[in-house]
Amino acid sequence: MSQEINCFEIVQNLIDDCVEKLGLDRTVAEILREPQRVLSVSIPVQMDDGSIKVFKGFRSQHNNACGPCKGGIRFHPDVSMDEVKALSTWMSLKCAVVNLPYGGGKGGVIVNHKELSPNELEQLCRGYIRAIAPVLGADMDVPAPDVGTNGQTMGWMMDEFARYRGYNEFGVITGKPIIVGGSLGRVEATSRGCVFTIRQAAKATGLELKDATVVVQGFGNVGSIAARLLSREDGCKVLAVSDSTGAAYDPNGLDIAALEKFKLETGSVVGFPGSKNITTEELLQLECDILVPAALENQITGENADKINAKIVAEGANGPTTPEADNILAKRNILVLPDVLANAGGVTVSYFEWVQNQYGYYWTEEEVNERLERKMVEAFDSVYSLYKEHGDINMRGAAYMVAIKRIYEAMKIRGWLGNKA
Ligand SMILES: NC(=O)C1=CN([C@@H]2O[C@H](COP(=O)(O)OP(=O)(O)OC[C@H]3O[C@@H](n4cnc5c(N)ncnc54)[C@H](O)[C@@H]3O)[C@@H](O)[C@H]2O)C=CC1
Ligand SMILES: O=C(O)CCC(=O)C(=O)O
Repeated sequence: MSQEINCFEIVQNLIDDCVEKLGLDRTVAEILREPQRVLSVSIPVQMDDGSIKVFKGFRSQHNNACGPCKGGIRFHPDVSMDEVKALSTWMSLKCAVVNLPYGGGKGGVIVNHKELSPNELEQLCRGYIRAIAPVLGADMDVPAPDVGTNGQTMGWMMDEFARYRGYNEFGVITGKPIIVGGSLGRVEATSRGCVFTIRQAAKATGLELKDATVVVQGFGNVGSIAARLLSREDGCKVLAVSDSTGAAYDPNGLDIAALEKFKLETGSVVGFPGSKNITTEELLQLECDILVPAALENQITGENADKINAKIVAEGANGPTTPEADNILAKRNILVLPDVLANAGGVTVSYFEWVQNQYGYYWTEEEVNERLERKMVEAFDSVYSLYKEHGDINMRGAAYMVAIKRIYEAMKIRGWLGNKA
């Protein structure tokens, strides 16, 4: 995360503005500005050479007025306590936008997971879960994957929690492999949800998706599958994608299936046969219909927002656009589908996974995707209609209003606001 742009302060300021716009008592903002609990842990791991390395990790539980805290675990060298606090705040808002019975949580470990052996990575996952186990549980706080974590890491974490409890509690973690209680459709869910919001936005703005041009920043779980679905199911032309090593560009459209295979084999999108190498900054400035930032925070800023050449920006990532950039994009009539809406498909199918775990009965992929579509369309419509009705707010402002109103109502009915708010 950039030193100058602190995403926790950004989300705190947005909450202040929204609470004021909604005409709610300042107490509501005071509560939502800070997580309810933040745990800071140190995790000693025995490395393969016998030495002990101590990693630092966090778990932030932002607000549980609407239900158990929910949100992913990030393994990345730039993780910080403020980043995790911001990400957990976004989770509370996101769960409320899609109307899930959850609050927000998020965890992170400061680590470059690519430098660990499989054994070291497993020990780190297990050590992290042991450290935060006292505040986890299917009815308390339910982690899931985020940047640098995946089904395998969730499998180890779920297993470590089962050892801590003494029995299997599958609902404590989502994003698990199918054989140990995962849900069909979860791997694709964040991207599929993002595609559902893009389809709604395209309908609302009269954009034809067939042959629409797409640029994706971040060719990881969210970005690569969004590129795959948009090209395969909607007939879009994906012009360029990037990852942390560089970018690949083809004005005639990239073959996404072949690129996924290439990335799997080489670990990078750079050098994909037939593509041109461009810088990641050039990628963001390409002319296209839809730009999907699906990497990290603070990518579209006051520095480059006037060079963004897209009609729609669909935030697969959390926090990719700064407030300064948001204002510039709004003035240029670029429609931003905010993170708390556009990437809410992941947590929605995590919710479905948790429901299936509680039930002990599992749905088909079609059932999962149909339910996901209903949720995403409903959420898009409620945010878009508020955005249109107000006229003086952007889609992010509208999404925050939908979310904060719901969390406020839960806090009020629970008596957290006394009788004045
Ligand atoms: N995995 C999930 O279910 C969800 C993820 N998200 C968000 O989506 C974003 C991506 O997450 P995942 O795909 O899960 O992570 P991932 O670890 O699978 O992929 C991240 C990708 O971004 C690339 N990247 C990193 N820095 C970059 C840069 N400066 N320029 C271009 N590419 C860069 C990496 O090389 C990698 O390909 C994050 O903001 C995450 O919080 C949001 C909702 C759910
Ligand atoms: O699936 C989940 O529970 C949370 C996914 C997540 O971390 C996110 O939406 O940012």
